[in-house]
Amino acid sequence: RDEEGIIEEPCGEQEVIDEMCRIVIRDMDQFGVCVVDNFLGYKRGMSVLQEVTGMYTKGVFKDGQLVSKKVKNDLKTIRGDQITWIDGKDESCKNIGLLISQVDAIILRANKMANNGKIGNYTINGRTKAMVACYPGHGTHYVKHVDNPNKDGRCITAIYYLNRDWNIQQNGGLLRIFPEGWQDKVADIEPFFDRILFFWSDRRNPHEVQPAFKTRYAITLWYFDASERQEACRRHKTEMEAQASESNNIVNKTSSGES
Ligand SMILES: Cn1c(O)c(C(=O)NCC(=O)O)c(=O)c2ccccc21
Ligand SMILES: [Mn+2]
Repeated sequence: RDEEGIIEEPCGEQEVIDEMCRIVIRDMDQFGVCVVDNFLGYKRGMSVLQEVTGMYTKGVFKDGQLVSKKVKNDLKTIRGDQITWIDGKDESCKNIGLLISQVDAIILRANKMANNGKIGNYTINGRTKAMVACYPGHGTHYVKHVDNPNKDGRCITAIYYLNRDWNIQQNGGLLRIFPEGWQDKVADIEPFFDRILFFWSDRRNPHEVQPAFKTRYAITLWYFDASERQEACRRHKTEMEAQASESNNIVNKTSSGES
């Protein structure tokens, strides 16, 4: 709809993608955060949700991280978020695969459309697998954190939410981002069905998942910046070599009986 509310001629797939890319580029440059609703549409969104709930009932998810919680005066450990990693290639997750390729299309197109072919001055050349996360409810949450605090190469976090009829007041599970430079303002994102969220993965966007009281599903992809990733891998390799030679020295010392 344009200003007069006149429904414009429905446009093709490519125009929709281009329009979405312009929004992502504009919001990421302006806010470092971007929310797009109705990303896949109801039908395809539901097929992704069905695959995820199918995996969950099959017990594919690893036991969530241990979160200790003070209940009365004894320490109760509950299982927090549960995750599993999907590459979306096998038949059982073909709809998750479709979601992944749709997000790839937006990110890579936005990468090209942005000024001098870089979104946020990054050159995106890869991504992680998809992390499918489930918060089982009963107060499970995720503490405030930065996804990539130490330049591991991840530059954009993309989170696709799958939670139908989600009511923040009753169900909690709000994602609160504390964008750097926004002073004391925060970005509160409800994890609504078929909503996708993009934000810079580094220290610009500390965020937390507030306690959820209903099962809460999300699928996260992290996109790599070519040079930061390359540098991180080089650093990791050097660290591994240093450790290896260190342990060799220890082994040689002990085997040759040196103190
Ligand atoms: C389960 N889960 C997460 O939910 C978030 C996260 O920031 N989620 C934001 C959200 O779901 O809105 C994470 O960043 C995260 C990082 C490593 C392992 C698990 C993780
Ligand atoms: Mn996070």
